[in-house]
Amino acid sequence: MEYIIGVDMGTSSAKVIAVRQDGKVMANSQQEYSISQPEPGHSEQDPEVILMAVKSGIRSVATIMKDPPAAVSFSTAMHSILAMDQEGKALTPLIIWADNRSQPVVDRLRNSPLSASLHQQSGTPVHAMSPLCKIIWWKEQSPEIYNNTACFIGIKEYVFYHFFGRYITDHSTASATGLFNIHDLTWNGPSLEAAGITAAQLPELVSSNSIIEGLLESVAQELGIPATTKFVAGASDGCLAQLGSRALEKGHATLTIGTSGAVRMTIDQPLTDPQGRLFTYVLTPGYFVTGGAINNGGVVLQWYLDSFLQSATEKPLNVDAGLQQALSTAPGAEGLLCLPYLNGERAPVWDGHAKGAFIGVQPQHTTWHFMRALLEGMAFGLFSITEALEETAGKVDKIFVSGGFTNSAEWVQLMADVFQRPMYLRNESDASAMGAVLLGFQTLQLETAFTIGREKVFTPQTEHAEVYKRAYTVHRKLYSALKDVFPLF
Ligand SMILES: O=C(O)[C@H](O)[C@@H](O)[C@H](O)[C@H](O)CO
Repeated sequence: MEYIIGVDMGTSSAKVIAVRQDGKVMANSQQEYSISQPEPGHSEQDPEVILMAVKSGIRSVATIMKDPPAAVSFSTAMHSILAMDQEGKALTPLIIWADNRSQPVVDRLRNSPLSASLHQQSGTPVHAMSPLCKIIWWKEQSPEIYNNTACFIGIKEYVFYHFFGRYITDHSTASATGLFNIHDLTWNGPSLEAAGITAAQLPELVSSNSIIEGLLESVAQELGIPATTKFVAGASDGCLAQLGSRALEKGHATLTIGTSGAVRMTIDQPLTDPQGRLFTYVLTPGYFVTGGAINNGGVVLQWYLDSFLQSATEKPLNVDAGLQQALSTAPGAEGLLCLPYLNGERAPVWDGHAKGAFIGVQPQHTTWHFMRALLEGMAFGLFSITEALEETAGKVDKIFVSGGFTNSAEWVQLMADVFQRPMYLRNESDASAMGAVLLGFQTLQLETAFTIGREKVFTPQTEHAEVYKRAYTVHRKLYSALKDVFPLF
């Protein structure tokens, strides 16, 4: 029986799985890496560290499997960018989606009529996450980098460059750069013009289901697989979570919380939100994914645990224990509300100036109420994205949850209660890596007999509906009330 290696280069770790045609996960590996924030608003990673993590993940999985894989297929975090010089050397660190340095560019673009047309053409909202805005920022702030760049690439293209000696990207990853036209599947003229670059400074485009061959012999040895191994170009993590959760049907949405978070739905046309609240990315030929992502997912929970709870308990706090304790406080956190916008926010507000805020603090509130308010604030953001999604792309019938937050049943239950809708959890280790594997099998036209494992349903507790409805209404008003204040900080 054949198997495929799925690689998911996430923001916090590289997850690698080996999955057989019968759907059985035979081996897996997870290698973590860090994000550095050398200055407020900057979020960077070392591409070399990620490359090493990917290589060692593939190697450890291939070693367990012994026989060579039918293919290796890739998922990647979106919107990362780095500048490469003529010699193929990186001129910059990897600037990731969470980086807000290009906010001045965004402020200017969003006030111009170009913003709406760029969003409509590229599917990517004009926001600091977008590589388009980051390139314009380099052009204005770091001409020595901008003028010496032979090619602008993201992390997946960096890894492929080291594997194949070529700059290649897939339509899905390209569609999250703000530089790609999701209607005619080419680099987008008006975006290139805005960035002052040509298509020759961007990677070669291939569809997500293309096979890439020509693995360099030296890399093949490092990975412990034959140089003749086929590679499937793959897609971005958000889009592949859709495939990995088997949520391709109309009305089936996915809700993920990992480092960031998102709600998305698959559509069969490149439909964009006229109000600019949602993204539209390419998945595979004929499939698009629309939705909205939050910056402040697991990363803010981690911040809270590290900053307030570890020192309080003087020993590393077990996340599950913390979650249980926080979620044993009353729904609505006894009137405490939180805008968890520590890292600026993407959907639904698309505001790089946004900051975190706790409002309604009263003497009865403990650290656990603050933690609960933070989790509820995150859920309200995702709920509001779902409302926008229903207005733009049609009714959401079923929501499948994925990502690290599904390790906590209490957290998923909170989501069901805030949404007052059932949440469906399919027994999947990593939806994006699994999506890469499924795409791999489809591309090689190898038959699969994947059964959808046990599906767990989290049913909303209707007795909490009223308190969340009231808190959500206030939450919406809070952002409107504070948005003019945030840029003053
Ligand atoms: O759909 C999604 O998940 C988002 O749109 C992405 O922007 C992710 O946040 C990013 O790829 C990091 O994983």
